[in-house]
Order: sequence, then structure tokens, then C-alpha cells
Amino acid sequence: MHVNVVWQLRFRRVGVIGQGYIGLPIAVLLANSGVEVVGYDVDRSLVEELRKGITRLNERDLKDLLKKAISTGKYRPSYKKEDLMGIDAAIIAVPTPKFSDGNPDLSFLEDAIRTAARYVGKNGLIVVESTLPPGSSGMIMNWLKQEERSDLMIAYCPERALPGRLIEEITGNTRIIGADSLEAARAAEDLYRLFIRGDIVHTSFRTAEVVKLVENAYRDVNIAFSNEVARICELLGVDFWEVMELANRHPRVNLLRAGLGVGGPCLTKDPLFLYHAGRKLGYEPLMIFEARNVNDSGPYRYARIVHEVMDLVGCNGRRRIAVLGVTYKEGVSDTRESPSEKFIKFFLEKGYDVVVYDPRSDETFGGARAGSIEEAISGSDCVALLVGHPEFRDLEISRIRSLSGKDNLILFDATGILRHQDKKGVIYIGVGLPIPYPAIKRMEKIYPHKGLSGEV
Ligand SMILES: NC(=O)c1ccc[n+]([C@@H]2O[C@H](COP(=O)([O-])OP(=O)(O)OC[C@H]3O[C@@H](n4cnc5c(N)ncnc54)[C@H](O)[C@@H]3O)[C@@H](O)[C@H]2O)c1
Ligand SMILES: CC(=O)N[C@@H]1[C@@H](OP(=O)(O)OP(=O)(O)OC[C@H]2O[C@@H](n3ccc(=O)[nH]c3=O)[C@H](O)[C@@H]2O)O[C@H](CO)[C@@H](O)[C@@H]1O
Repeated sequence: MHVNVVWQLRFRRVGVIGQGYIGLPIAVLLANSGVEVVGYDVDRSLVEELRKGITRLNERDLKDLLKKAISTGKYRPSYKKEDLMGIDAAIIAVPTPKFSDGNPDLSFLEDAIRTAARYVGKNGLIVVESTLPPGSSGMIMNWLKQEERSDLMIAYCPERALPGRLIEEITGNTRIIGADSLEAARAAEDLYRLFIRGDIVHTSFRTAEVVKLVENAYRDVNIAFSNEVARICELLGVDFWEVMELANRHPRVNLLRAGLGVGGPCLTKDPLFLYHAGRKLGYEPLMIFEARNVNDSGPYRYARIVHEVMDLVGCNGRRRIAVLGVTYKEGVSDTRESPSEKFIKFFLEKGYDVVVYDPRSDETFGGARAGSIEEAISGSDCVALLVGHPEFRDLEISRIRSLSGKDNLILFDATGILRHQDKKGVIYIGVGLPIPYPAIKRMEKIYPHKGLSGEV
């Protein structure tokens, strides 16, 4: 208790810059630990919602934490920079997206660092949570120098929490603190100890930059491996899911799930930051690059297979496809970089009527929105189950078929959820399962994976 009081004296007032997926949970956790927190964001409508205790994010416990932080007056969302006046530290959680060539766009970060530099008190602390490419610390120091704030301490605490379990993982995961001075490392640890209970490990700024990118590149490469194995299984006429289960009984094998592709705001860019870092130094990281290609090409591959099967089956007239699931993965409402987008756009470009239903998001990526699963499926020639939301877990093939009203319904399952059910009356195409029409096999030769974007 005594120690806690000392911490609170050191960090009486903290600014969290960026109130999105990462900044908001951090801000309310910190506010609920007793610190006065200004949650600064350039998005005025977002701030107005937050002031009313409303969050767009569907994360367990977040709504309650937000309400509590607002009601105690410890959390103050603001779109006005001046409200950051008098902060002892700033935590930065703004986007660090990629340009179309995969290089990092650090313009939001630069703006946020310069903002922090204007308001953090003398000898105060800036902690960056945003994912950084290697070599960012030199750039940040340079911005601080230009702002005449070389007195400030700077640390990098890469965020590693899993969307869908953000609060649990922000508070419980091991936290890496990258800093090039002992003073900054200790100050950051003191700040984070106010709201996290996981271990804290210290390293250099550069090592922390690499560790964060390696984690996501590792996951991307592993998923790409499963996706590649699934495609080989489809052609060999073998069930990938059974292969996965059996191979995973080996004590040192752990295949991840295959699927439509890899989406979300992190795995689609972080491996490329690592790739470009290697490349700039004269090494071409082929595996990281090809993993991105394999994962990016999934939506096109499966859209083409479904489309060709429809041609072979002879679906005439205007075709209607029902897409179930648009988020980038199951159980979340986030649609950023969702593989569903490429899948939907493929069919829109081919002139299909695309009807979209997702219980967790209103996004349609240009398709028409259905208010219910029944409405989406009714009258469709094809139903594509793209995301394994819990709400879809009880779907039954027989019901999908009767809802569609079609004799030759094509059912595409990217999730593997329906694979054990009786496929009577439908043409079932499943990721990792034998392709029902041998003629489709030639597509591998016609459409090789090429290019960063996965487009061919
Ligand atoms: N979302 C995740 O699961 C996750 C996990 C780990 C790391 N990260 C990293 O964390 C960072 C933030 O990601 P996110 O998902 O929270 O992004 P987000 O888009 O959800 O939120 C970022 C917020 O920053 C605001 N913003 C942009 N520029 C600003 C500025 N100059 N000043 C103040 N506010 C500004 C935006 O309006 C937005 O509300 C990124 O670097 C990301 O790679 C994200
Ligand atoms: C190393 C790691 O764990 N990093 C996590 C990751 O969070 P995420 O939400 O992006 O991660 P995933 O859940 O892996 O989903 C990504 C995509 O991969 C698809 N997928 C997943 C598992 C599988 O077996 N087969 C698949 O195909 C899934 O559908 C989705 O499209 O990055 C965050 C930001 O840096 C981290 O903070 C967070 O720790």
C-alpha cells in the first residue's frame, strides 16, 4: 500500500495518446488504479462517445472499466491537446500502419510524439505502445531534439495482447520494456506496475522492437504453413483437419488452423516491417515474404474455386451468394484487413448479388446487409461461412439447405465447423478438404501467388 502511494505521487497525471483498441483499455485500467488520465484522441466523435461511457469495442470487462473510470472522474477523454497540460508521462497508442509497399507509415507516431513532447513535464516519461519498426528510437530521439525536449525519458513497451481477450492479456501478459537508459526502464516499470500484474522484463529499445515483430511474423509464418499444407491436402484428397489433429499428437508439432487467410491490423503488417528491415540491410527474408503471399492469396484462391464450381454446376441467371462473417477472425467485431473483404469484392466484381450477415459487425464491404442469417441464406445459390463466430457454431447443413430453397446449394466452409455433418443435398467445399471437382485442380497452375498484395 505504501509503495502504491509513492508510485501515485510520481505519476499523478498521465496522458494516453490514441484511444483505440489499445489506448482505451490502457487508459481506463490506469485511471482505475487511481491515476488521473487524459485520454487524448484526434477523433472527436470517438471522444464524445467515450465521455458518455460508450465504447465501440466489444471486449470483455471494458464497458464496466470505462464506466467506473468515468464515474470516479479519474478518466477524462479529450480531443483537445491543451487538456494534456501538466502530465507526468504519456503513453502512445496511435496506429503505425503500412504503406502499400509494406513499409511503415510513422506519420501518426511522429505527430503523437511531438504532441507528447509539448505537454509532458520536465524529466518526464514517454512510453510507446504502438508497434515500431527497428530503428525507431533514433527517429524518436530526433523528433524530441527538434522539440527541444531531450530531457524526456523514452521507453518502448510493445503491446502483445490478443484482441478478444484484451483486458485479460494487457494485465496478465509478460511485459517487455525496451529502454536504453536504466532511469527510463525503471520509470516505465513503475508506471506499468500500477495496472499490470504480469512479469516485467527489461531489454534494449532495439531488441524490444525486434521481439514484437518476430512474435507476429512467427505466427504468420506458422499459419501460412498450415494454409499451404491444407491446399496440398485439398489436391491429394486428404482431410487437413485430421492431418492436423494427428500431427499435433507428435510432442514437437503444433499445426495452427488453416482458413480463408490472415487478417487483422497486426499480422498483415508487422511481418513486413521485419522483412523490410532485413532487406534494407542487404538480406532478403524470403520465408517471411512468401508467408504473407500464401496468407494473402487465400481469399482469391477460395473465391475462384467457389466461382468455378458454380460454373461447372451450371448456376444460371443472376447469382446470389450469402456471406456469413466479415470480421477478421471469430469472436471480435474488428473488420480491419479482413480476408472476407477480398472474397466479397471478388464476387461483386463478377456481378453476383452478395448478401452479408455478421452478428458482430454491420460492415458489408459493398455487399447488401441482411438483418438475420435466414434473410441472408434465403434464395442464395451459394452460402459461404467465412468466420467461426460462436453464433455460427450451431449451424446445421440441413437447415442451411432448406433455408436457401436450392437443390444444388454450394456450401463453402472456411472454418471447418461444418465438416463433420451430413453433406446430403449440398455441394460442400471446405478449406483443407478434398476439392469436389477434379477440374478445379488446374487452377494452381493458372493462378500462382504473386505480389505483395496477393493480387494476381
Ligand atoms: N489492435 C491490436 O490488437 C494491437 C495489438 C498490439 C499492438 N497494436 C499496435 O498498437 C497501435 C495502435 O493500434 P490500435 O489497434 O489501438 O489502433 P486504433 O486505430 O484502434 O486506435 C488508434 C487511435 O489513435 C488515434 N490517433 C491517430 N493519430 C493520432 C494522433 N496523432 N494523436 C492522437 N490520436 C491519434 C485514432 O483516431 C485512433 O482512435 C498500433 O501500432 C498497432 O500496431 C495493436
Ligand atoms: C503472436 C500473436 O499471437 N499475436 C497476436 C495478434 O493478434 P491477432 O488477433 O491478429 O491474432 P490471431 O488470433 O492469430 O489472428 C490473426 C489472423 O490469423 C487467423 N488465424 C489465427 C489462428 C489460426 O490458427 N489460424 C488462422 O488462420 C485469424 O483468423 C486472423 O485472421 O497480433 C496482436 C497485435 O500485434 C498481438 O498483440 C497478439 O498477441
